[in-house]
Amino acid sequence: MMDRDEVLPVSQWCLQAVKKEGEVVRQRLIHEGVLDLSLRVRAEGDHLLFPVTEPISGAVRSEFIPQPGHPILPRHEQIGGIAILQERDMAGAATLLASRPSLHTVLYPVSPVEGEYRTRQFEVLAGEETTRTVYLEYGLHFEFDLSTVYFSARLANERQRLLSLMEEGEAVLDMFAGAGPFAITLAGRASQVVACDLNPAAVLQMQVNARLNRCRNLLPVLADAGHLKGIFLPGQFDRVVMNLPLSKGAFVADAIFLCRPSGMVHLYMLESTEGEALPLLKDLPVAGVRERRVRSYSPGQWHAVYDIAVSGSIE
Ligand SMILES: C[S@@+](CC[C@H](N)C(=O)[O-])C[C@H]1O[C@@H](n2cnc3c(N)ncnc32)[C@H](O)[C@@H]1O
Repeated sequence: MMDRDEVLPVSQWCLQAVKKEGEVVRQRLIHEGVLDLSLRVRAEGDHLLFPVTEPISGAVRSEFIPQPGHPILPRHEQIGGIAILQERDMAGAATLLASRPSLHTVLYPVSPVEGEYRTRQFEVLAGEETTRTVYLEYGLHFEFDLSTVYFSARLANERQRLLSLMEEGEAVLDMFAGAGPFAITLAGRASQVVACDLNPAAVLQMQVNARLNRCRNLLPVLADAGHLKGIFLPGQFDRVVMNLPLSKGAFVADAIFLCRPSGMVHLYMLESTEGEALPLLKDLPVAGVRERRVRSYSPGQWHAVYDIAVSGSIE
């Protein structure tokens, strides 16, 4: 249980603004209902950092001190109207709910992320008895039932990074698409996105999310990614996204088979040593690999992404 007298910095999304535009930005964030009033705005050089409750356009993560006089809130991750606590803190959950008008529910995970579908089970600590919420990310709306599909808001910047690498009109394959956050983000610049998942609830939510965002170039596919080679043509895609970190790179040869020469595969891995994926690529047609850490996962373990430039085809 947290010591309530201890003032710890809190990790939160934030928007940077040059100081002379600070008041205009603050008013806009209040008007949009996303300014996190529980945390203190921070100055950094010529900029102000405004803590916000959702990864709105341009948001990055940073550390903030709670507002003096504001109740100290328990550590949590916010996804739309739901906060997920790291500890089973009933009093903290009630305080959090009372101090954040945008929240309707506070949850505590009673299982780890588990199983083929990578889902978690939750206990409702405060608020409405639901695990369903609508979440805003960089102007896109997503609906999730967090107990039936995987979702992590912490990959918001990663989705924007992939979008920034894309050329207009690419054909994209998301092999492990969940409820579609990567697929629908990348659809903004793609000609077509094929988005595969073997969890029927995820594919249904992906369809809802495609409609919510008027996304007409997304093809949801309920399938095991291992079958995609038999459905699509070799080299059919310009870019392939593989966000199933625990699979340890299984399916990477299939991804390269489906990606055109000089296309790009983005392989996400959970690892504890740099370069863990490199042996998998040894005999595959790869022109170059760039590895970067996306976020830490647990002490000594992190999520890494390998941007793999494909150099030829696999017969
Ligand atoms: C870590 S989640 C990522 C979901 C989504 N890309 C996101 O970022 O929110 C991995 C997803 O892969 C799906 N999955 C697991 N094994 C699969 C397989 N063999 N074929 C297709 N999908 C699979 C799970 O159901 C889950 O939705």
